[in-house]
Amino acid sequence: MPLPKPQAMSQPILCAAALRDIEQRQRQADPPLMERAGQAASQLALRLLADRPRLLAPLIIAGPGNNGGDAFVVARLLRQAGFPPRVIFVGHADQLPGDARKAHDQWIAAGGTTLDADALPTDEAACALVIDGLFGIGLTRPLTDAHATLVRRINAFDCPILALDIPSGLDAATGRVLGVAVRATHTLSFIALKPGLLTLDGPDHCGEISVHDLELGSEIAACAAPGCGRTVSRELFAGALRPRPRNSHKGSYGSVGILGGAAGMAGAALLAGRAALALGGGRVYLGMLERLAVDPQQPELMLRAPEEIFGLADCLAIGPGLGQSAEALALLTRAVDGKLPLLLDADALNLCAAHPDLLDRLASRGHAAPVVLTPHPAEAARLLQTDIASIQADRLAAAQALARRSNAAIVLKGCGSIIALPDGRWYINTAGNPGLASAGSGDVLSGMLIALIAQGWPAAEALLAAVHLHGNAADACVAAGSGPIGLTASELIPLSRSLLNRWVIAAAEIGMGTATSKAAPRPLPIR
Ligand SMILES: NC(=O)C1=CN([C@@H]2O[C@H](COP(=O)(O)OP(=O)(O)OC[C@H]3O[C@@H](n4cnc5c(N)ncnc54)[C@H](O)[C@@H]3O)[C@@H](O)[C@H]2O)[C@H](O)CC1
Ligand SMILES: [K+]
Repeated sequence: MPLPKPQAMSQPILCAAALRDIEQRQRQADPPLMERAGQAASQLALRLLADRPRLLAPLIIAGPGNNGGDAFVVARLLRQAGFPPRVIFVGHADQLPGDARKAHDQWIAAGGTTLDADALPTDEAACALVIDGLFGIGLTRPLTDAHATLVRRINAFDCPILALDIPSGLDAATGRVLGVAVRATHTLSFIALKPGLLTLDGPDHCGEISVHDLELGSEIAACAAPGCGRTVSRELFAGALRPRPRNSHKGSYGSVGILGGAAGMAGAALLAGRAALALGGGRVYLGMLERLAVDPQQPELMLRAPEEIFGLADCLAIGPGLGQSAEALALLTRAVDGKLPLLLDADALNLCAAHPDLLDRLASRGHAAPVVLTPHPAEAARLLQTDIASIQADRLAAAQALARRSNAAIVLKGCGSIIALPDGRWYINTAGNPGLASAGSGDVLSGMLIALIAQGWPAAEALLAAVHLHGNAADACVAAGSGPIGLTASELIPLSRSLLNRWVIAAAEIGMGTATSKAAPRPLPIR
């Protein structure tokens, strides 16, 4: 299973409207954007061809729009470089948009020819590289049968596949597969990343993603939310990655309260508690609905009756194994109506969905204290009174809608977890793998997240860091050959702790987190 390349720096993600806006403003660019895109793609294609048998020719698929135009530019440049490709053109020259028609004509003028889809090689090992220029961000509906058949045959080829801008068949906005999509080994995204490359089915179809900004860095930087998001990486929370002052005590790092652990679900609360300890919570109290004296494997956890937690903790995570009993609802109501920083997960979210007035009261809390929700798609569907299919049909829109509805910081978990904030900012986490789809993984994330909040991290930074740590810990397991199959939630805890410590040390070494930065963990009131 190829791991996503760790994001060294956070990268912009643009929605189609922002991309179209930039393209419109750049109509007169010289050289034109399409030529730049073709140049970048042909450079990458030549690098891929260098490892392939010289006698095999590259195969280019050119579609009916500007993605096809990119493909014609690549064809011309590969021919110039001594790698003349075969071009399958699935369109009509006289219906090509302006730039694409020009690229097509330049290809023909250079001595190029085009074949139709029937001429696709039958021998699936017959080409050095497939370059997919069938559809880009203009795909608006499921592929027609003819196009779908072409894509399925391309997917059967035994060679690398380079997707231009986005694998054809993938919805650039959502990551949905519209019928069938190219399973690329490499994707070169032009101008910026698109949400659909990074969430839902995008990661399973893109292979290794690279981006070429077509020399438009300032245009991209000028894009504002909600049309522009970012991938999650450490510099987004660098200000909080600070070494601990020597003169400190456990009260300096907060008192976490976790409410949950109903009968048969004690493990969820224990996992959250252990994760909260591992990620630095000064004291961790578990308010267990199922009375338990001690966690023998983690005696540092202080187990209490749930109602005691409100007088002991200065931040609350409610949900891990909570259940939906009357007692659970009473605890949730008290937490929502209180003033403490709050994390809602699992059944706390389901109870809010069943009692919309609670969600209203949560939303009216304002931002004096951090509030974070950590739904998976089913919980998000209940909260938004819709179904899972609608959530997954546009995960970004769903996460943004929930951030507005709850007035809280949201992570919509899943492949390409999406973080959405009430002020419109949004992020997609590219770390993580199917190993996270295991029981207790969400409880561990909740414990990690509330631990950072307990240490004074603002909600957004805490959420970005916890999700990124969680994903990177799972990726570390895969890199070590102990995942994704059989990865257990418990294994994430020590790995997340060591990653956080490494990140803090690295930040200190390069001076990223200085004592004066805004998110300095202020000493919390000593209980
Ligand atoms: N415009 C620019 O300056 C640049 C564009 N780049 C590339 O252009 C594509 C986007 O091109 P666009 O023409 O908008 O659409 P596509 O080529 O993605 O799609 C072609 C065309 O197909 C029609 N269509 C949509 N869905 C279907 C379907 N299911 N079946 C058949 N036909 C369909 C629709 O009319 C589309 O217009 C972008 O991705 C880049 O690759 C350059 O890279 C940068 C400059
Ligand atoms: K494409």
